[in-house]
Amino acid sequence: MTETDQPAALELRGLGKFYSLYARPQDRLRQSVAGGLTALMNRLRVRSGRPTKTAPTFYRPFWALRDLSLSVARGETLGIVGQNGSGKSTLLQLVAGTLQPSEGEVVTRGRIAALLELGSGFNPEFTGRENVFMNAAILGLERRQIEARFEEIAAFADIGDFIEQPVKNYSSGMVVRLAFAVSVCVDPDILIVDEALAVGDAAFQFKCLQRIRDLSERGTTLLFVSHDMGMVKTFCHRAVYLEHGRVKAIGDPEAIATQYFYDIRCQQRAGLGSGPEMRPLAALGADARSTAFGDSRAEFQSARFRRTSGTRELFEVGTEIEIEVEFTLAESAPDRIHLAVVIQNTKLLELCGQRFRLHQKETGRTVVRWTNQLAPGEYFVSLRLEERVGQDVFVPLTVQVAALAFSSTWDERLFLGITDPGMRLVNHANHCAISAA
Ligand SMILES: Nc1ncnc2c1ncn2[C@@H]1O[C@H](COP(=O)(O)OP(=O)(O)OP(=O)(O)O)[C@@H](O)[C@H]1O
Repeated sequence: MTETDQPAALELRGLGKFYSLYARPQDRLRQSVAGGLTALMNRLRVRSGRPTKTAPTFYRPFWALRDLSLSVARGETLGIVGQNGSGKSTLLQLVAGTLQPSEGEVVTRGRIAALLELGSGFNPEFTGRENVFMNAAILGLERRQIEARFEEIAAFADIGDFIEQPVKNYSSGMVVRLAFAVSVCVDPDILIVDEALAVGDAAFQFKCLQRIRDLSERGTTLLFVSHDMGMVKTFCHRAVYLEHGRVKAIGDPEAIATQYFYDIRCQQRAGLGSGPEMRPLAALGADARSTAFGDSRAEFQSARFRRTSGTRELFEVGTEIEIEVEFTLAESAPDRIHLAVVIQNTKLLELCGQRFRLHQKETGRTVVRWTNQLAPGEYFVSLRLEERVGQDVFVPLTVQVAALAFSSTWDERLFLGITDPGMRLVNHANHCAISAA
């Protein structure tokens, strides 16, 4: 889906947004005076052949977003995640064109509609109908096209006769409904969706999500900001994780959501006074979905299936799987370390797994064995080294997502669902006799 011959719908090249932060209001004035004077002096210096000087600065430079290079395919849904202040809205505004970049460029192909600050483009004195025509024209539709779509837009907004009233008489919910309807009914090529989706009543939200899903299926490229990892995993093909204005990770939404979740857990812990930050590491797996991250105290060195020493294998249902895992632990690593072995499906959804308490003698290399009872299909094995900090609380030190991959095969499948529960008939003859009696 992402790799097509078509040019990308969106390309970001070395994108950055810079702000000058002034400690006091008067510093802004001092800066503009100093800048003007220096420019004037420099002109005189150039004329007299002397070297130019830079103006003194009275501000603290701050990059809200920096070094962002990314290309998004037609029809792709890209999730943008990150903690407060990480640069998500800045990125959306740069793509929407409501902010100008300080460096780099944004290249978009097609019509862009943004669900940002919904309704801010409306003129309160105009009626809903007039605003629909004005906004749709701004989005690039001709009058004939707007006339053809007006009924659809009005029906989607579902605000009844208010469509003929000035927008200043609308409730805030009505404004959002109408703005949303315009944005999604003009068939945008790129749709930018902020958490604005959490607007309106439940029925309207459902309708919006349905519409966004339809647009995505029809080839609209979606940029989707959310703090809700469930939404990101459900909706997005890929996710970018921003931190302090820079890309921290980019890849499979499930892996990014896991990393984001772990970072938050680590920060919560750091708030209690310990735990270094997680950082991306080299992924061991051969699959494109493999990602790895961890802190400096533990790292996986290798992971392989013992039978072939490979990272990808085929096992019949009922046969033994044995994996060998090597890792290093720093002096500073905590004592209560567990190895978690997790089996995931191709969407990286966790199906089953187990934690093992590692004792000192097992550090460095360990072998885990189990019987394959999974239905025929493709699976991944992900690995984590975790510190146990409470009865049910485990904090990851290092994670290898999709380090190993295997196919489960069996031509005579009798069990149902994803795993063989090992059900057996007991006293078969007696049961028949009882029920027959
Ligand atoms: N006009 C501005 N002047 C100075 N700093 C700004 C300005 N606008 C945004 N910033 C800063 O840029 C950084 C990124 O802001 P942005 O709104 O993009 O973050 P965000 O990831 O969308 O956050 P949130 O999840 O809270 O919405 C923040 O530190 C913010 O304070």
